[in-house]
Amino acid sequence: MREPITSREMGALDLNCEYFGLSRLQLMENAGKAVADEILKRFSGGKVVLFAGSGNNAGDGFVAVRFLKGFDVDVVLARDVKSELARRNLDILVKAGFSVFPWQDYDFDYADIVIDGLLGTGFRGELRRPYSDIVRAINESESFVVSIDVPSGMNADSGEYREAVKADLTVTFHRPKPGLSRSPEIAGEVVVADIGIPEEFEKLAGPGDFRLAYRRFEDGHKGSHGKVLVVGGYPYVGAPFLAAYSTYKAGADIVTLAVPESVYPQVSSFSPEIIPRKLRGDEITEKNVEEITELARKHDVVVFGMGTVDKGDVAEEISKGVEKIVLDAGGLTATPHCRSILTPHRQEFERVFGYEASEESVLVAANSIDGAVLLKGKRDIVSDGRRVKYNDTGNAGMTVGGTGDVLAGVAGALFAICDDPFHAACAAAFITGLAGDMCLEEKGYNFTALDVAEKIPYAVKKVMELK
Ligand SMILES: NC(=O)C1=CN([C@@H]2O[C@H](COP(=O)(O)OP(=O)(O)OC[C@H]3O[C@@H](n4cnc5c(N)ncnc54)[C@H](O)[C@@H]3O)[C@@H](O)[C@H]2O)[C@H](O)CC1
Ligand SMILES: [K+]
Repeated sequence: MREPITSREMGALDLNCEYFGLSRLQLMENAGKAVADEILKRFSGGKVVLFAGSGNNAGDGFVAVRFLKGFDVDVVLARDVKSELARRNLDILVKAGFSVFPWQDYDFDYADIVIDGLLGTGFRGELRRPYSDIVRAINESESFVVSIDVPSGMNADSGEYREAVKADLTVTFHRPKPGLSRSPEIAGEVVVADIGIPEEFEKLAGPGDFRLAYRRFEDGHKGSHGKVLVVGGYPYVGAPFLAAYSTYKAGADIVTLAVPESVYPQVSSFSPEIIPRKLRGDEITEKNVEEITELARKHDVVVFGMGTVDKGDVAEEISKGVEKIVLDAGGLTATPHCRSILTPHRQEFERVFGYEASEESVLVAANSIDGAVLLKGKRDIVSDGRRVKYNDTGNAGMTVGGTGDVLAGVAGALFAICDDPFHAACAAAFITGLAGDMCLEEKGYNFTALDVAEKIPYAVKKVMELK
């Protein structure tokens, strides 16, 4: 059976499909048809009762019964249908003269087949009435029970349930949900239906990947959206500033920029939002490790290396004393001792890892660290040694100097609030490229790295508003 996929990752894939042109309505149509096909393989007619909830799980059910020609179908609604796609498919049934009943008016006495379209991956918490009454009625019936995606009442990921539909057959979509193999006693026979999502779409970073990593708390207190320490700055000062500035634009609450005292005067005047910190000495050396590690204690993640050359040894020492680190430029030669994201471009990758950059070699390289490698390029390649994703946002205008610093800063901001380096790296690649595409649209090819950083909030807003 195919590799399982969690509800959150399936939701991200759904959003990506929509973004890549394959609508949720098409997916719902394919899902519903797949359920009907499995029923038609087993039955040529009879009494069918569809119990429908309020979301897209119900929507799949409304599609399914449309394909059960010659069956005697009753549609029973547990609650008002909230999902717009499901509502659209219910309206089709009503127009086509299907019998639709609210649960409280329905006298359920017999069905050859029950279709369980109550709850799918949107189930949270406990079953509330009338769902618990309906689940009990289904389980007490002698019907053949077909659950859509997951048996209602079961947590799709953990498989946990208090009370749940006991299905004879579960038709799930694209990939099995992890919970199904954990509670086989209620899943019954599991069929994984293809609903037309191209394999390639699973390997393409999209807005869903950004939303796996990014979140905003309404009642957030200062710092809950990430505290990032950016360290770099000799001999090039602009690079660490750009990284720090981008960290801030990508949503971090607290951004501290630590640079050697030799370049501190320029940095401390750059921008009021960024807290400047002076490191002893003209350039960063092992002597600074202790003060950097000390500073890092007050932050969620360190972004190290921008504007430095060959500081892998220092980065390595720092990584022994921190939780999470993003390594770029002079930090890339380090073997990190903590969870990390490395952001090399092709030449840096080949110098640091010693082999030709490709999907396989990025995967191998990522296997050697506890984290993710983000190989920047026309098509970025991200891997954590197990998973691989490409990112196609961005354009030729992004070869301008400094966009790598912007990406490192954005990766830091996301890694500060998302513990999965792979998700954080995919999100950073996607949103930074999208910001670059917005710059291209507005300014043509002559935009700068600072323009890209300025566009990050707009790209985030665009992605967070996608439905
Ligand atoms: N790519 C895919 O996997 C596809 C999945 N499809 C189907 O969509 C559902 C998920 O739909 P969603 O609208 O997110 O949620 P549900 O339908 O599972 O839940 C509906 C609704 O129920 C409410 N709710 C949550 N918890 C409870 C509770 N404890 N008691 C009562 N009500 C509850 C909440 O408001 C939810 O929004 C997936 O399973 C698939 O069947 C697509 O249709 C096809 C592609
Ligand atoms: K279900």
